[in-house]
Amino acid sequence: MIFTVTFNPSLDYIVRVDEMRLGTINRTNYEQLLPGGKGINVSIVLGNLGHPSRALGFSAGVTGVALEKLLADAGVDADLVHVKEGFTRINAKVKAVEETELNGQGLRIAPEDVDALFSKLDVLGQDDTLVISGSVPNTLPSDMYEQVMERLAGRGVRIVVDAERDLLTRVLPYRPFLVKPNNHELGDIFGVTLKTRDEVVPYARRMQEMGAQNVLVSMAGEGGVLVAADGQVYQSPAAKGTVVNSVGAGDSCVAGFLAGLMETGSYQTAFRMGLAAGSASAFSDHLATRSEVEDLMSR
Ligand SMILES: Nc1ncnc2c1ncn2[C@@H]1O[C@H](COP(=O)(O)OP(=O)(O)O)[C@@H](O)[C@H]1O
Ligand SMILES: O=P(O)(O)OC[C@H]1O[C@](O)(COP(=O)(O)O)[C@@H](O)[C@@H]1O
Repeated sequence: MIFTVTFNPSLDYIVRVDEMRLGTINRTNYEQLLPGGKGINVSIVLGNLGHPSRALGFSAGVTGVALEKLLADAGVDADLVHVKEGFTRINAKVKAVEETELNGQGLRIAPEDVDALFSKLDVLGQDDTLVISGSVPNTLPSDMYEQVMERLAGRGVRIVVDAERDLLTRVLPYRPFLVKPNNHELGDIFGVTLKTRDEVVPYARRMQEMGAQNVLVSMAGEGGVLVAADGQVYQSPAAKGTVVNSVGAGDSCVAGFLAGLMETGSYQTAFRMGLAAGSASAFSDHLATRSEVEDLMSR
C-alpha cells in the first residue's frame, strides 16, 4: 500500500490575470480552487493512474473542511489529523505573463498532533511505500522528516522524499528509495546553477553517493534525469505541448514514476511515465489522467 504524508496541505487558488500590477486592484479572468500540497497531489495522480493510496497529513478550520470535501470528491482516501487552532493555508497561484505563487506558512501543529500522525505510521511495514513531500510549517522542528525516517527505520518501508534543501539532504543518510528535486533545488544544495541535463548528471550522482537509492531530477520543459539504483543514468527531453498550469507537475512526476515502477518493475518505464505524468498535468488545468499519460507515452 502507498501512503503519502503532507505536513502542509493547502487549498490552491489559481487565478489568471491579463496583466499583474502591484499596488492596485487586479481583476481575474479565470479562477479555480483545487486541493493542494505535494503528498496530496501525489495521492490524487496515483488514484487517476489506478493506484489507491492513503493521504495522511493535517487540516484545520473551514479551509480544512473544504480540503477534505474536495479530496472526497476526488476519491482520495484521506486520513488527516484535525488541528484545533488555525486553518489550512490557501496558496495563491497567479498566472499572468509570468507565474507568481504565494504559499502560506501553514498550520501551528501541536506536539500531540504530530504524535497522532506518527501513530498512523505505525501500521506501515514491508512492501509499503511512504511518500513524504513538501514544506514543513515553520512552527515544527526542522528535523521532522528525519523523525519520520527514524521511526520507520528497519521496517522495510520504501520511502520517497520530495523536499527542498536541508529537509532533503538530512534524510539522505537514511537511504530513501527515491528523491525528486528539480534542477533548481538540486543546484541550490550544491551552490551551482544547473540548466542542462548533462550538467545535472554529476550532481544527481552525488545525491546517490550521499545515500539516495534513486535520484529523479525534474527539469520542467527540459524533461529530466534519473540516476537509478540499477546503476543506469536515464535522460529525456520533455514532451512538447502548451503549458496551461504547471502547479503539481513535480508531484505528478513522482506519482507517475511510482505507478510505472509498480506496473513494470522497469526504471526506464517508470522514468518515462514520471515525465509523461508531469507533462500531462502541465498541459491541462487538472492533474494528469491515465489516458493523457498514456497518450504522451505513446508519442
Ligand atoms: N513546460 C513544460 N513542458 C513539458 N513538460 C513539463 C513542463 N513543465 C513541467 N513538465 C513536466 O513535469 C515534470 C515536473 O516538472 P517540474 O517543473 O520540473 O517540477 P516541480 O514542480 O517539482 O518544479 C518535468 O520533468 C516535465 O516532465
Ligand atoms: O509545501 P510547499 O513547498 O509550500 O508546496 C506546496 C505547493 O506545491 C504544490 O504541491 C505543487 O507542487 P509542484 O508544482 O512542485 O508539483 C501545490 O499544490 C502547493 O500549493
